[in-house]
Amino acid sequence: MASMMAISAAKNCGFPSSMAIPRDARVLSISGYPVVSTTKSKTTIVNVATNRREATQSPLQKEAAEERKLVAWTSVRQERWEGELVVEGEIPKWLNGTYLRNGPGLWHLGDYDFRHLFDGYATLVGLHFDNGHLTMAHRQIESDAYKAAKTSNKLCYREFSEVPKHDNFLAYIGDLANLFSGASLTDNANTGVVRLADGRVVCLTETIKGSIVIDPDSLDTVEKFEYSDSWGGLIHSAHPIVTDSEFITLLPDLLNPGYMVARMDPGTNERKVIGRVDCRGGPSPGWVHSFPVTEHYVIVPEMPLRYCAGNLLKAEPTPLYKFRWYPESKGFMHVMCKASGKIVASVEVPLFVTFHFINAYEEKDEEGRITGVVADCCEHYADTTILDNLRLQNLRSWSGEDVLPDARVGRFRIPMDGREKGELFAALNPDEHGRGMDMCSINPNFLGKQYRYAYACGAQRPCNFPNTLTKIDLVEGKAKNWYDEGAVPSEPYFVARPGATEEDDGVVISMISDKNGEGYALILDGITFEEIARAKFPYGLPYGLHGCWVPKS
Ligand SMILES: CC(=O)/C=C/C=C(C)/C=C/C1=C(C)CCCC1(C)C
Ligand SMILES: CC(/C=C/C=O)=C\C=C\C=O
Ligand SMILES: [Fe+2]
Repeated sequence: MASMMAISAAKNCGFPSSMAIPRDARVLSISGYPVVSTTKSKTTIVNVATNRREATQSPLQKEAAEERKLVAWTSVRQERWEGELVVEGEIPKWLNGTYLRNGPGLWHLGDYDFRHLFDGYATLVGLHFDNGHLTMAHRQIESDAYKAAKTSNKLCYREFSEVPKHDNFLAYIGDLANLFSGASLTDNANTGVVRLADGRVVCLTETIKGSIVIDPDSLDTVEKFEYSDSWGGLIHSAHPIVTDSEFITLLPDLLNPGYMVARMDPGTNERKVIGRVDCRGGPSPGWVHSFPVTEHYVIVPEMPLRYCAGNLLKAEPTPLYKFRWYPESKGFMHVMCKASGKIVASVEVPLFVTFHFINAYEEKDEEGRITGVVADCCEHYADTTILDNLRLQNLRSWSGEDVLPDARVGRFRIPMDGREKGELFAALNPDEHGRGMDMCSINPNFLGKQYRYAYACGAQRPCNFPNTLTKIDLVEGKAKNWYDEGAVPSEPYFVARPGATEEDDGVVISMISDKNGEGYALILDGITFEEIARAKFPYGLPYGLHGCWVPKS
């Protein structure tokens, strides 16, 4: 199994929420409740499934779910929509461009409900800012996995937790072969979206084949992003580092446990290897959803939550999905020089669980010599429970109990003086952000540099999911929280004001699913963290994960 996964090491607001169904609407077979979509070019009805989960709910849970109209965890009701939004407040005139947000927004096929948040078919949302005006559009990404599901009304590719069902043993064997070749893996690019330095916009997930170029203006799916090199491999970090000068990606090597770090120059599709680091623990590499960089180094985390061949082969999801917790294998942080590919430090660190690194930077002594690296992440106290919390049933059936596991700004301090161990501690009192914390962004101009502010989702408890927007001040050790009771905000995304000299001079954009089943775009001032504008969507949208900013050209 490892060999098949191995990389070759050598080798509209104001829109009525009851929009009428146009006469020429087209029914799709993918889904159960009738919904409609109208754009200049196309109109679609989608039937969305009845929810099997109801059968497993207690009367109390059912009541709570019925009372709650939140649509964050409900499939997007239309395939696409676009229109201008009515803005309350004032959008700064300097904010010109498009905020794109990607995420898994369609979680069922016919009457079959997907189980995990990460399984959903990708829904792309665009907020086009133009001189104080705001237009919103959303549409599904036309991945092969999504198109095949629409055509056949069944799951055809392996998603995060879902595996296609087999009619017979032969079909099962065939699917295993397809797993080895990567053919059965999904290309459902539902995790993030990045703008490359050459202007191309790519939606991503953890499978390499799930890299899809989209048009940021129309949100059309353009083509697959095909790498022209011969590195192969099936999986990579969902969060490459993308700046105006670099694209750095991390490929776990499951055959020969380790990670390959590669760079791709703007205008090319060719990854060139920077270096490789061998794992120090475990039978397999740790899950690398994201990784940080400093000015000179790439930091490779080796998390004790590791890819697991056995779980990959299972038809039914395991408690940790394709992963396994190996506390005895320990956790490590490796520091690779960007220029030489050499490992300049590799230290054991306390056990940790993280999806998202926030930032990293180099620490220097009085003579300017680099003495170590600081790497910050949203850390879940080495507790893998968060993965289970993100099951749709858990998200949908919240009974009011405080079930969100604690998380903190986990700060790694990695010495570069030969010491063998690194530290991990909370960079600020977790009570500042309600002990919940994930989905972070920073001022991109501070990537890899010493920084002061991070923006993330925190918690106002009780809750089952991060429900605040939080501005974190790592110097003062303080956080400021935005909260709308019963609402779920998506990742706060910072856009710097052109010409700004202060780190927090800009705006923070988020999309909110509120308790009435509605939704809106929210713009907060980066410095005061007060609301400066909001714009209601025609209907609430499902939760989304990560976004990017495409400046107006
Ligand atoms: C949405 C998100 O954050 C993560 C999505 C991760 C996915 C789709 C992972 C898929 C995988 C497979 C389909 C098989 C191989 C392992 C793994 C990369 C977890
Ligand atoms: C939404 C999430 C974690 C929330 C925990 O508090 C993680 C998303 C991971 C993928 O992008
Ligand atoms: Fe992520």
